[in-house]
Amino acid sequence: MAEGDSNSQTLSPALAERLRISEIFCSIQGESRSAGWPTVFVRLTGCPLRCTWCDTEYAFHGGGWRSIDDIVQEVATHKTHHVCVTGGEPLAQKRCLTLLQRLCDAGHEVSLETSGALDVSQVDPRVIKVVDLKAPGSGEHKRNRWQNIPSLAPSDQIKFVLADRADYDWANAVLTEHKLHERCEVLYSPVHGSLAPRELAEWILADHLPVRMQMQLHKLLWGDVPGH
Ligand SMILES: C[S@@+](CC[C@H](N)C(=O)[O-])C[C@H]1O[C@@H](n2cnc3c(N)ncnc32)[C@H](O)[C@@H]1O
Ligand SMILES: Nc1nc2[nH]cc(C(=O)O)c2c(=O)[nH]1
Ligand code: SF4
Ligand SMILES: [Mg+2]
Repeated sequence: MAEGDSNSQTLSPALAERLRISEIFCSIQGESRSAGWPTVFVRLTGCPLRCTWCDTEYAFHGGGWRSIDDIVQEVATHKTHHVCVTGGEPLAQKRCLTLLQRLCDAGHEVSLETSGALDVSQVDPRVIKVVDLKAPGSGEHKRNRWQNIPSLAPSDQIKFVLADRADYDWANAVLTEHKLHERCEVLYSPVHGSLAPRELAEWILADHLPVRMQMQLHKLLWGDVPGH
């Protein structure tokens, strides 16, 4: 039996606390309100979605099983205050909730990048949740879990990643219908290489939208390469 696939009742507590990890690396946070901070990224393997434009398909499979103790220790070696838990879809592994708690207990400012397709209500309230609402251009808009919206605090963020004008119009309709900007910060980001950032900026200004534009800073710095 592959390590980590077995029934957790038969494992010692340390082994039962394992997560499948694609990579742990230190970079400049490129997304969300925390953009610019030196940050350690913990990328969990696996995702039940298949966004057409996903830049992290390499995290759908592979990686290795790591204990939560081991992950927290490796994060500490990078000496950063900020930690970002991402994937793949981090919440697809239930023990992600424990990892988030443990990283907060260790004194880090922890953010979670999540697709918005899974329940976020059990995430430690100290964690900053960055929750995507998938637009039609992703091919995964039917997976949006609208019940997540009431779980979001003012310190969380909702993110729309937009491939074209049709996605932008869809996001505006959702923004208005759910009054999202009254709940937390709302981010509009272009799909890298698909929607010209300047075009999105001009639409936001023309429409006087109460949203925050963002671009993936790490791709400006390093291009579209893993490990950054
Ligand atoms: C790779 S995902 C991992 C976390 C989670 N599965 C999710 O979708 O939020 C992290 C962030 O990268 C964004 N992203 C992925 N591919 C992108 C692309 N080609 N252009 C812009 N943002 C992208 C996602 O929308 C998400 O906000
Ligand atoms: N530098 C950098 N910042 C990021 N912020 C969110 C990322 C992600 O893949 O979730 C990411 C990433 O992959 N790299
Ligand atoms: S949910 Fe996130 S990791 Fe999964 S396919 Fe979409 S962008 Fe990629
Ligand atoms: Mg990324």
